[in-house]
Amino acid sequence: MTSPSARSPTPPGSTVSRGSRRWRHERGQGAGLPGRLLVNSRTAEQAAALAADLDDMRTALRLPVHPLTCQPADLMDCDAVVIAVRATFTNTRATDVRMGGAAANAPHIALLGAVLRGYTGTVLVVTNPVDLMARLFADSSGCGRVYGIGSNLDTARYRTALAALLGVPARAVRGHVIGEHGDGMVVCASATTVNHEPIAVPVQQLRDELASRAGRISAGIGRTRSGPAGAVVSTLRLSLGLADGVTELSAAYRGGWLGIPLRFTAGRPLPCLPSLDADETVRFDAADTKLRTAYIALRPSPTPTHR
Ligand SMILES: NC(=O)c1ccc[n+]([C@@H]2O[C@H](COP(=O)([O-])OP(=O)(O)OC[C@H]3O[C@@H](n4cnc5c(N)ncnc54)[C@H](O)[C@@H]3O)[C@@H](O)[C@H]2O)c1
Repeated sequence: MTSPSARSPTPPGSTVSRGSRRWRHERGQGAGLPGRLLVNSRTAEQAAALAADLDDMRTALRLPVHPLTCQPADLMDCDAVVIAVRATFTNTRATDVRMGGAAANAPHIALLGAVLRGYTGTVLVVTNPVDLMARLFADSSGCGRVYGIGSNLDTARYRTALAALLGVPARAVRGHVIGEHGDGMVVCASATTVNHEPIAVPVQQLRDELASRAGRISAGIGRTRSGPAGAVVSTLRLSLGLADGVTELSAAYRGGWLGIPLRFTAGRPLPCLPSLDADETVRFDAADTKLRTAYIALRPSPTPTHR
């Protein structure tokens, strides 16, 4: 796992990240970057390799961030921890693909939660199925500021795809994708606007694009990397109070846990769901029920040992 404190892309294959509490707020190349980026992975060799690769980027870009390897317990005094572990398993699913990692990843997430029990900073969970893993980490750690990355990436892809269909810049599109980061995603088409005007969204076409995009990227380059890294960095900015704004994250909501828009003001989040039409409401409730049921069924096997 790895731990950058914020504003630095999560390296592929890293687990947790956090950094020092000294942040650069001035303008320029180092603005908003932490002084340290702690990296942990399954093995010391992997962590060292990730840190060395990041160190090369630091030198090339003349950045102030010092990547260092660490043990999971060293993350306790970081501002933010990013968890992107992936257990070794073969995913044979053709549908509900992200759910395929639940049983394999859960023990690792639960162990990290136990190690980081009492941690008071921000935790971003990337590991899939992210809605379940974020909730599991929150429950096993007791941490109060745990967010799952995924619906904001879905939303970015939605805006990109709709903008391309309409021939407008992505910044003209406002809308959300919420619910599950997976097959139970909810495209909030009825509240979507383009240049501040409501629009008739070809919903099924957009759903198909969102459902297939990650698979196409993975088929081409093995992993999705830059999109998730961007979603992590933008969330760190908001959750650490370095910027205010709205993003879609997996979070506790009405006794469940799923993707919702959160408005961050000085690092404090408030849910801000858009109005949903009847079909969207049915889909949102179905995603909520699905995730609650799956979470109850999740029985982490005995925890593995970190090396
Ligand atoms: N939420 C999202 O939007 C999103 C996007 C992309 C990937 N993901 C998920 O993120 C996870 C990681 O994806 P990836 O492509 O980086 O996988 P990867 O296999 O490239 O990297 C996973 C890393 O985790 C490490 N690891 C495994 N167990 C560990 C442990 N107990 N402690 C520390 N490190 C450990 C591995 O050594 C490996 O380096 C997967 O579950 C993937 O599905 C989520």
